[in-house]
Order: sequence, then C-alpha cells, then structure tokens
Amino acid sequence: MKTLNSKPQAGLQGHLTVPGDKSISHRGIMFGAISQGQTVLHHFLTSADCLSTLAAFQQLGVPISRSGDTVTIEGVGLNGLSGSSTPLDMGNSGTTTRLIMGLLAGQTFDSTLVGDASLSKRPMRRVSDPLGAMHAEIETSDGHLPVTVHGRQLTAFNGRLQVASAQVKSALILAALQADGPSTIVEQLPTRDHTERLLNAFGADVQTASDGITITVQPHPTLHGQTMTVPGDMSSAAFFMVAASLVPGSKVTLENVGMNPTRTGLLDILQRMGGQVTVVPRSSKGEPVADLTIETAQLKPIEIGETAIPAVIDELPLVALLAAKADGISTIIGASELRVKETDRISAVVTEFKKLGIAIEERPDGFVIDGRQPWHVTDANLDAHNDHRIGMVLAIASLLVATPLRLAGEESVGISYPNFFADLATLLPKEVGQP
Ligand SMILES: O=C(O)C1=C[C@@H](OP(=O)(O)O)[C@@H](O)[C@H](O)C1
Ligand SMILES: C=C(OP(=O)(O)O)C(=O)O
Repeated sequence: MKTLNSKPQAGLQGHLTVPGDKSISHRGIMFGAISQGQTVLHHFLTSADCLSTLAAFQQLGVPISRSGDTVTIEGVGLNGLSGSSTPLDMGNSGTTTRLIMGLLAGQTFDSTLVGDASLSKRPMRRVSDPLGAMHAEIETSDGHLPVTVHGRQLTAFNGRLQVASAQVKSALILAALQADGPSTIVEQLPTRDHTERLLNAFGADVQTASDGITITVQPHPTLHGQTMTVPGDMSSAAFFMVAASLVPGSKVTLENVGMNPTRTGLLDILQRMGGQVTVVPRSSKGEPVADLTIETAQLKPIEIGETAIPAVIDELPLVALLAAKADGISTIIGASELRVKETDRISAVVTEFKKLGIAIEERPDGFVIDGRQPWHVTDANLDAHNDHRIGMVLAIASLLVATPLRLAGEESVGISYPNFFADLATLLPKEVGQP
C-alpha cells in the first residue's frame, strides 16, 4: 500500500522530460532485430513491458545490449531469427504478444508464448484469426495464452480487420513482410501508425491510402538498422497534462513529447474542454515532437464517440478524470476495447471513482460523468487493479482531495512508467521545512 499525495498547498510547477514512447520502444527493438546491421535506440523506455520485448528477441538469438536508456541491437535480418527451446515470456505486454505473433507466423521454426495472469486473460483470436487467413498455424488456449505459433510460408492478406487495433494491424503487417505477394489490410478506423512509419524508415514499403485505413505492404524488404531517439510518450505526459489542468495554480512544461497525430487525442480533447496548452514544435528527424506547457483551466464537459477513441485509447481513464471536474455532464461511448486491457478499465475506473464520491455511471462501452457533483471520499483505500494506468490516474485524482488516500498495487506503474512517482514529486510544491 502506498500513501498518495493529497491536495498540494500550491500548484504543480516545473519542467519534465517524460520517458520514451512505449509503442515506439517495442517496435524499435523488433524492427532493429529483423534489419541488417546495427540499430541504436536512445531514450528507450526501460519499463517492464519493453524489457519483455528486449528479452524475447535476445531469446530469438538477437544480440542486444543496454546501457541506461540506450539500447544497441545487432540485427540478424528477417530470416536470421532462431527458435527458442523454452517459451517466450511476454510478461504483461499485449503489444509484445500480438506483434510477435505476426512476425513468428512466417518464420521457419515453432514458438510458444506465455504471459502473466492479466495477459493470459486477454483475447488473442483477434490476431490468430486474420493471420489464419494467411495460412498461419497458430494454436491458442481457447483464444488466450499460452499460444504456439508454427512458423510456415504465409500467403498474402487481402481483407478488412474486425477490431480497430494497432496491435492487430501491426501483427498483420509483420506477417505481410514475409508473405508470397503484396498484402492489403483495411482497418475499421485509423489507429496509431508507428509500425508503418518506422518500418518505412528502416527501408520497407508500407503505404497508407488517402482514406487513412487501407494499407499495402510489399513483401521481403531488406531492412537497414537505424539510429534514433525515441520521443517522449504522450500517454505518460498525459498524466501531468491532466494534473496541471486540474490542480489550481499549476504551470508545467513537458519536453520532447511525441506528437504523432494518431496519438494526440488527449491533447485535442483537453483543448476542446477549454484546457490551456501551449504547443511549441521541435525539429526532429523521426516522428513529430513538441514541448507542451499546461496551465490550470476551468473545463467544459465533452461528448466522445467511437471515431475519436483510437487516438486516446490509453488516456480514457484520464479523460474520465477531466470530466469529473468539468462543469457539466460528459459522455464517453464507443470504448468497449477498454474492457480487454490489463484489467477491465471501464469497471475499474467506475469502482475507484465511486470511492471518491464522483458521479460516474457505467455504460457497456464507456461512462457518463457529472462533474458538477462535489466529490466526497467514501473509501480511502484505492486499488490499481494491477493496472499501471489505473494506478497512475488514481495518483493524479488523489491530488484533488484533502483526505489522504492509499493505493494498493502501486508497483504496477513499472509496466510503462517506473519513475512515475519520483517524476510527479519533482512537480509538487516542497513541504514547508523540506530542503
Ligand atoms: O500498438 C501499440 O503499441 C498499442 C496499441 C493499443 O492497443 P490496441 O491495438 O489493442 O488498441 C494500446 O492500447 C497499447 O497500449 C499500445
Ligand atoms: C494496453 C496497454 O498495453 P498493452 O496492450 O501493450 O499491454 C497499455 O499500455 O495501456
């Protein structure tokens, strides 16, 4: 149990560089591994999820070394991976699991994937079914991990995906790199496009049509190792964007935050709600980045539907928190994907927010929140539900109440943001008498 910081005497102040983007860190390892030559990733996210990816590729015979947040990968090429006689441990990471399934489906060896209790409950048929259309041979345990992938020659994919998921899309793209002809993948809605951007930077030919949802992949590219700096993770910056918006008297600058437009849903929503954010773009070789300065603002309620969800999927618990302080009723729908994350995030947000007396109603695919109701703590013992994003949103919510709150499962923040509590502390006012 961790005692959380409650309402500070003054606002949050200062500058922070958030850790590297989780989605890009995973992909940097994977694409470096299947390239020729060396890849160097600076500002790599050294969180448990990305370290699961790193260890899995070491187990597949790729030399990878790490010094602090710099990772060096000696690429073995698309045909140079070697099978592992022991299962590959995916830990808690859905991204590692889904993407690696697509890559391993086209290899010449078999692999078994296992994961922790939470990951073992998450759906895998969303990947194995469309890969099956490419003649992949994947055995799941009733749709879940453990999964055995029997590597074989794949046929090209030509079809529409059933879920709006960057993980599913990326698995299909990685399989398509190994197929017997060009593939065309059609998404339900545009989702984060780091795979497409990064693979092209490594030398692949992955084209997105002007509709934003039709992706064509040419097979058998020769990929070349790259040196890159991973941008700050918008999904991590989001906790401080929301904290600074809600804690009175705050002004916080977040440096070098990734601004890929498929990831900036929280920024758009905050601005639509009346948030005060100054965006100063920085020059970068890869994905767009910017410095963001956020000041406290009185927020208006918002309505969010299905098409807006992919760009803010991991930040929706934070949107619920913004709504819980907005001047009216907010509705978030079309977000049933939240039910199959590390925990059921709709149910977890509703359960924990109710302990704070927040007027929140559960919907099958989202929530309705009345921000005009004053909060009153009915239960000071909060629970992260073993989910990093739930733990962190509760730590931010705690800054808005005077009652000291406690959090169970605080160690889960290590999945995406091991230094979260220390970074938050740098922005909080120093207690009287503290150096
Ligand atoms: O591709 C990725 O890196 C991710 C995609 C999203 O999942 P889905 O594709 O399941 O929506 C997101 O929730 C996850 O944190 C990271
Ligand atoms: C859902 C998440 O990650 P993953 O699917 O990779 O476990 C997340 O980071 O919020």
